[in-house]
Amino acid sequence: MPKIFKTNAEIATCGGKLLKLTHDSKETGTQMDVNIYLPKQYYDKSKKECHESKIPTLYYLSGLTCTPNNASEKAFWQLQADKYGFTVVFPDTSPRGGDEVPDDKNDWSFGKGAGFYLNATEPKYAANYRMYDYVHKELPSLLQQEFGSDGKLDFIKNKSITGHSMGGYGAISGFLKNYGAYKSCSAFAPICNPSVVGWGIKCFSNYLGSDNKAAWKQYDPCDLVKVVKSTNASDKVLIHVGTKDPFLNEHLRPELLLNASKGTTWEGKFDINLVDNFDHSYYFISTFVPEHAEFHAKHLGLL
Ligand SMILES: N[C@@H](CCC(=O)N[C@@H](CSC=O)C(=O)NCC(=O)O)C(=O)O
Repeated sequence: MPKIFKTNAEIATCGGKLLKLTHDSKETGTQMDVNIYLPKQYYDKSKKECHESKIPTLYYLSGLTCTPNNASEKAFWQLQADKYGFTVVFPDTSPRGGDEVPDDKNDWSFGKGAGFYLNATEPKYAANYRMYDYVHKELPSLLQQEFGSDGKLDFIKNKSITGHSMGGYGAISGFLKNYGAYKSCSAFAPICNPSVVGWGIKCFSNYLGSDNKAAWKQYDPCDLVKVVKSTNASDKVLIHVGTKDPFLNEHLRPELLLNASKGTTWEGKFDINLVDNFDHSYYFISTFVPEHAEFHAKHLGLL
C-alpha cells in the first residue's frame, strides 16, 4: 500500500514522539501539514493489542495565524497525553500552497491561517477552503488507515476535541454539528458567536456569502445550541477565558453563548470559567491544559 503521509520529522519529546507529517488532501486540493503526538503508551511493547486498549485521540484546533507547530511547541499537551494515554492531533488552520489558493495577504484574520473550520460555498474559496470536512472526516480517516492499522490507535471512534480562539469555535461547532461523534469538547478563549463579531463576520461573509445567513447559522455555536439536542445528562463543555484577553469583548463574547444556551437542552452545560489576569497567549493555554486534559481523559474512559 502506498504511504499516505510523508514524515518530515520524528521528534522524541516527553515519553513519546511528535511526528511532523505532510499529506495530500482531496478536500482542500492541496498538500496539508499535520503534527501528531504519539504518547509513551504507544511505544510500550508490553501493551496488549486488543480493542479495549486502543489509544484514543484528542484533536486540538489552533487559532488564527497558527500552523500545527504553535501548539506542539507551546501548549504542553505531550506531558498530559503521556499521563493519561491519548494521542494528540494538531491539524493546520487552512489550506496553504501558492497563488492558486486564494488569500488576503494584508489580513492575518482571513485566508491562509484562517480557514475557520468550515466548508466554503463562495466560488472563489469553495475548492480549497473545506476545513470542516477535512478536520472532521478526511483527516481522521487517513490517520486511521495509516497509523491505526496495527490496532493500537483509535482516531475515529474514541475521540475528543478542543481548540483555541478560532480553533475553540471550531471545536465547539464541530462537536455540536457532529453530536455524538466526540466524547467531549473543551475550548480556550473561543470565538463564541462568530456571526456578530469582526473575525467571524469577515470569514463567514467571504467563505459563505454575506447574505447567506442560513449558512452562517450552520456553524455558529450560538445558533447550533438551539437546534442540536443534548441528550446526554453528562454533556459539559469546558471553557476557559482570561479576563485580560485583548480579544475578549470584541471577538470572543462568551456571555453570548451562555445566553444563547438558556432555555435550550444545553442550559447549564457550558462551564465557562473567566480566569483573572490571563491573556490570549499560550502562557494562558498551557496553564489550563492539565485541567482540560483531565476532563477529556475522563470522557475518553482513561480515568
Ligand atoms: N499575528 C497577530 C496575532 C494573532 C493571534 O493572536 N493569534 C492567536 C490566535 S487568535 C484567534 O484565533 C495565536 O494563537 N497565535 C499564535 C501564537 O503562537 O500565539 C498579531 O500580530 O497581532
